[in-house]
Amino acid sequence: MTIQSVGVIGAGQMGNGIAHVFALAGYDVLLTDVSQDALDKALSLIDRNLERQVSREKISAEDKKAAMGRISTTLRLSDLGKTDLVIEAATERETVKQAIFEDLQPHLKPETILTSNTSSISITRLASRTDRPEKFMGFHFMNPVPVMQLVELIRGIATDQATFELLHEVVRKLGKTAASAEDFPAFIVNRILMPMINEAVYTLYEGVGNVKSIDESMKLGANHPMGPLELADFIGLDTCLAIMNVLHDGLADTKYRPCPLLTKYVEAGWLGRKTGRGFYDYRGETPVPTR
Ligand SMILES: CC(=O)CC(=O)SCCNC(=O)CCNC(=O)[C@H](O)C(C)(C)COP(=O)(O)OP(=O)(O)OC[C@H]1O[C@@H](n2cnc3c(N)ncnc32)[C@H](O)[C@@H]1OP(=O)(O)O
Ligand SMILES: NC(=O)C1=CN([C@@H]2O[C@H](COP(=O)(O)OP(=O)(O)OC[C@H]3O[C@@H](n4cnc5c(N)ncnc54)[C@H](OP(=O)(O)O)[C@@H]3O)[C@@H](O)[C@H]2O)C=CC1
Repeated sequence: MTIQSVGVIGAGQMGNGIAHVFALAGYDVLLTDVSQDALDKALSLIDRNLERQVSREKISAEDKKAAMGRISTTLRLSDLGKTDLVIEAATERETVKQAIFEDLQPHLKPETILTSNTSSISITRLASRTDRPEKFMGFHFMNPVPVMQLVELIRGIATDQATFELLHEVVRKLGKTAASAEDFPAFIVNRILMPMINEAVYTLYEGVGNVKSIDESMKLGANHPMGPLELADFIGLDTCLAIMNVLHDGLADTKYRPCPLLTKYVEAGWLGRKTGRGFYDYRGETPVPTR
């Protein structure tokens, strides 16, 4: 089987990045979300990010035009049933993802491959609720998708070898590098990265440092491209908290206890860049620390 058409569910920061790289690599992309506003914003963001690549001479103006021409949007999830590969990139909540796969299932071609871009949730569990666990995989892109080289490939217990090899080939066609991870909570990248971010929030909570000193310490002292709190805002604090909860519940170890301060920011709706405020306030000219 060859993949030509790709359905992307969720037009947030990951969904738009995934649509961007697939369209640029020559795939036909159908993007869906629950709101037209999210779809419109995603298209204008993809346009802007492609334009940035044109201005840096990474791609030509023709490449950009062709990529934009390969992306269509729809509010009807059922329209994705005709695509060869579905990538679910909706909110990091298991009930949301399960409902999406349940609603999509009656409209799917028998050969369609199902994947989830989940950061942490069990692939085996998500797959077991579908009619094709052998054609279901974790397909974990990193943020920002057009820039980051890695894609984690996670097999559920039932995933077959043909599906694994097919997705490996897709990653290669995108010009990215695949890493295989076993299906345990948060896989590899977030098993290591998220406890570090959570520890940075504890460092803030306990007053060891403020937002600026914690981020500067890790940028200048450990050569991280972004400080951990800046990175948390970039990922989304709701997503960070959801991943910590999956680690805490799934591994039953108190070392993964989400910091109460992280919970408080999420409860306030201060989710980071996407809502204009998190550990930094992004509503002015330059980001201002909130602590
Ligand atoms: C939560 C999960 O489940 C998993 C995850 O994704 S964890 C998060 C993983 N991501 C990270 O850790 C990101 C860490 N941060 C970084 O690597 C860098 O800060 C960054 C790449 C995001 C920005 O780098 P920077 O040097 O500050 O910015 P800038 O010089 O403007 O951009 C660097 C390049 O990225 C491109 N870029 C930046 N943001 C982009 C975007 N959203 N879309 C497209 N291109 C983008 C720029 O065009 C530029 O490209 P060239 O080098 O080809 O010219
Ligand atoms: N942020 C990151 O750095 C990374 C995130 N991921 C994973 O990618 C997924 C998406 O994350 P991200 O893009 O950051 O999240 P965002 O919050 O930016 O986007 C999620 C989008 O999905 C939409 N959505 C919610 N429910 C549905 C539904 N039933 N059908 C269609 N769309 C829906 C949301 O709409 P609305 O806002 O209206 O609810 C929103 O537009 C998550 O699983 C996350 O863990 C993976 C790698 C990195």
